[in-house]
Amino acid sequence: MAGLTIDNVTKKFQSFAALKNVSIDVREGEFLAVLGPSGCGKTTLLRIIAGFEQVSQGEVRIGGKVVSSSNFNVSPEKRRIGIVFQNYALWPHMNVAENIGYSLKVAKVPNAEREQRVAEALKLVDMEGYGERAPANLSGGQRQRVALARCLVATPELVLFDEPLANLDVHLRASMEDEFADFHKRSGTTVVYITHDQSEAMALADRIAVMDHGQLVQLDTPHKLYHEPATPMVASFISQGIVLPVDVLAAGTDGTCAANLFGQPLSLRCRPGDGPRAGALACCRSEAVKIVNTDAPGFDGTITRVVYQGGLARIEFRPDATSDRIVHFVQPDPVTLEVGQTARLAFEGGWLIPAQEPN
Ligand SMILES: Nc1ncnc2c1ncn2[C@@H]1O[C@H](COP(=O)(O)OP(=O)(O)OP(=O)(O)O)[C@@H](O)[C@H]1O
Repeated sequence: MAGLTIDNVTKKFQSFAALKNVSIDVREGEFLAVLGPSGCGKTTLLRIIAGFEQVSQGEVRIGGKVVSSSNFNVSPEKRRIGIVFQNYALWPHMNVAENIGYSLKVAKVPNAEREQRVAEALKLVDMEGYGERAPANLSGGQRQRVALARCLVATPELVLFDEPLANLDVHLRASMEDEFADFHKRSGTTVVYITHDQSEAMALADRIAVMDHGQLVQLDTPHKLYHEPATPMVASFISQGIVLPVDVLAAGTDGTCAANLFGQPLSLRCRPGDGPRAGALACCRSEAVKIVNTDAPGFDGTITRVVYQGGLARIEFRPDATSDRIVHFVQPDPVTLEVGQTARLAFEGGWLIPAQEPN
């Protein structure tokens, strides 16, 4: 097991920079998720860590040793990295134990040691007793676990997961999330987990690196990303935060500031030192929305959409003060709100998104 350092890495394909000055330190034994929308550079980063691509600038270090720089690249097979792909191709003509032990056989590891290591890997993924089974007689989740065992048998220093749950149905995804979390607890392996699914990243990772357009936009714990997004992109990407314009009137000394949101006076949490400014942005959460009487502080608008989701409805509301922002919240059963109805809403709090530094 080893830590991983991505040090100021840029990757260019001709003149196009797929990664721009990305720096991430993954601690030994840490579970790090790399999260971002399609095209943000996740796969490029994974391919660089694995050794399939070389960096254009910067350095990648595994366990303190340089494995990639602009003039040096350790090949994938020499990196002791395990990879679990989305398409967990197992060899159909080999049973589970043979699939897992294949790389050891190729490396001429003696039979007794091979059997022992295969048994240990099966135990690590909770599949003891399945060694004789053919892959065709396994469920999708079990096949994915065999693929994981096959990568673990080589005792990698680092395990990379490339969207491993993307092909599985919703129920299986949830149970595999638990499996991966258990596996990580049992093995203590350093994990880098690539995904575009934020709930998967939140459920599994110690920290999440959020990427956008080839740049690292925030690297934080799931809790911090949710409560203190650093940019409007992170705010709206993580749990569909509602990003709204605010004027910051005064900064307090207690990590809050007084703001005005569509005419509603509102106290926002903020970074220390974040000062008064017009045209700022706040991230508000749907849980903090309440419907208030028309004589209470708040802002007026119209309900534009009601989507019943069983036990509750997702309500979309357009404030009168804006034509391009939607506020969404949930009304539990009995759902009484209707499209076209006017209402006054108020937020109970929110987070002031820090002023963006120019690139
Ligand atoms: N070999 C290549 N040559 C040119 N451009 C590339 C190459 N590989 C990736 N890119 C570009 O780099 C950008 C990042 O691609 P990448 O595959 O890393 O994104 P991603 O976040 O993994 O996306 P997805 O979630 O859709 O897989 C994209 O604009 C892509 O077109």
